[in-house]
This record gives sequence, C-alpha cells and structure tokens, in this order.
Amino acid sequence: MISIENITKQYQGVTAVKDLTLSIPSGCLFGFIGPNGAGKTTTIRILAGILVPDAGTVRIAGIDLNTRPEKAKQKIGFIPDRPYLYEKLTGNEFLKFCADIYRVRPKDFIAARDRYLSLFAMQDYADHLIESYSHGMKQRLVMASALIHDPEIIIVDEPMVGLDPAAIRLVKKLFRDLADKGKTVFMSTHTLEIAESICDQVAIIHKGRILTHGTVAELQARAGDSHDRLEDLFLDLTGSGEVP
Ligand SMILES: Nc1ncnc2c1ncn2[C@@H]1O[C@H](COP(=O)(O)OP(=O)(O)OP(=O)(O)O)[C@@H](O)[C@H]1O
Repeated sequence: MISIENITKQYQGVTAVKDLTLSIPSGCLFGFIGPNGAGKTTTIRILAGILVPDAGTVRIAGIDLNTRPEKAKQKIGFIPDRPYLYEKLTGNEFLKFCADIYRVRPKDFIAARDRYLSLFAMQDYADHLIESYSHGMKQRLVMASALIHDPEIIIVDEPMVGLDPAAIRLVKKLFRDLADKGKTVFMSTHTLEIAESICDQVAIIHKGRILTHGTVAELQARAGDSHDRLEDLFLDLTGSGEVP
C-alpha cells in the first residue's frame, strides 16, 4: 500500500506538485496520467525517495519514507523513465550488483535472475556488456533489476516508451500479474489505452493537482455520456483537446 498525504514540491518558485493526496491499496495497478509538465515524474521521484517533498508525508507499506527511508526503500522497486546503467558491466553483473544492494540471499538471487532473464528473453545476452544492448534490452534489464528483490511496491515512470509491441504486451501482463499477486504498482503513462486496459484505478494530474481519481468506469460515469473513452475525459479535463 502507498499512502500519500498532502505532498507539495516547488522548484525555484515553480509549483510542480500541490497538496497531493492519494491512497493506493495492495493489489492495485494504479495508472497516473497527465499532460507534459503535469507533475508525474516529480511525484514518482518523491515516492521512490529520490526527491524530498517540501511538505507532506509518504508511507510505503505503512513505513514513513522520510523518517525511515532505508526500511521503506527496501520495499520499493523503482523503474525510472531515464535509467542509469553501468555500461561496462554485463547484464548478469548488473543484476547481481542490484541484488547485493538489497541484500538478496544468493539462492533467491539465482532464482529471481533466472526467472526474469527467461521472462524477458535475455538469457543469451546476460553475459554481454550492457553497452552492446539495444534500448529495449536495456529497458528490460532495468525492469528485471527493479524486481530482483521481490519488492512489495513497484513504482514505474513511463515503462512502455521505446518498447516494441511484443515487449509492451509482456510488460502489461507482468504488471497485471504483479498486482494480482497483491503487489502495489504505481505507473505513470502517457498511453491512455494502456491505463484503460490494465489499470484498476486511474488518477489524472494537471498543473500539480489531482483532477479526478477512481476506476476507469467510475471516471467515465462521473463525466457523463459523451466520455465513453478515457481519452475524451482526459482531453476534456486537462483542456488538451482544445483547438486554438
Ligand atoms: N529539476 C527541475 N527544476 C525546475 N523545474 C522543474 C524540474 N523538474 C521539473 N520541473 C518543472 O516541474 C513541473 C512538473 O514537471 P514533471 O517532470 O514532474 O512533469 P511530468 O508530468 O513528468 O511531465 P512529462 O510528461 O513531460 O515528463 C514542470 O513545470 C517542470 O518544468
């Protein structure tokens, strides 16, 4: 479970996130959507413990991220939009490095590594240097590394960017399966069709504030007959569909 209470973040006078409150239960695949500059990455970086909010509290599985950051981060698997990889390591070495940070036991590491290398069809490349990987392979390695310690909470920023259709299908199924196993998945996305097809709950953020939050069906019902697709509702609420 993720509990966000009244978080606010400013950058040099620009308010990126304003008094944001959300509660995401265990077993929920949560879609966080909003136009460019809405505050999605800022929120995600706060949830991952990379940015400290100016005000407000984040609890990860009941643990205060501010007062007990190490304990809270142990429960998080973070997949950033622009990951940093050590290109001179092999895929295997990078996974081991990440597992060691989280103090994963050797037996558990081998089982998780083999599971994710197989799931992401990377066995043949595991001993190659990361610098030789394609963009999609790097993305898949980052996902494997974020899941290697079997986190309770998965925080993902724009996971589908740059993936081919087969990989997108795989990742959609992976996140759905993780939520079905009781994990909490917090995912930002620009792809409304993905939010619509796999998310249990969706929130739309605009100018740092939550405009609406609920299941896709609830949002559509609230918005009335003309909004039979999430895209219509999104464009209407954020004003992005207006033709100047
Ligand atoms: N490091 C920073 N310094 C100054 N302003 C920033 C910084 N990071 C973000 N901002 C500003 O904060 C606001 C929210 O940005 P953020 O990156 O959180 O939005 P986003 O919803 O993730 O956008 P996108 O979909 O374009 O990635 C924007 O106005 C952005 O210009």
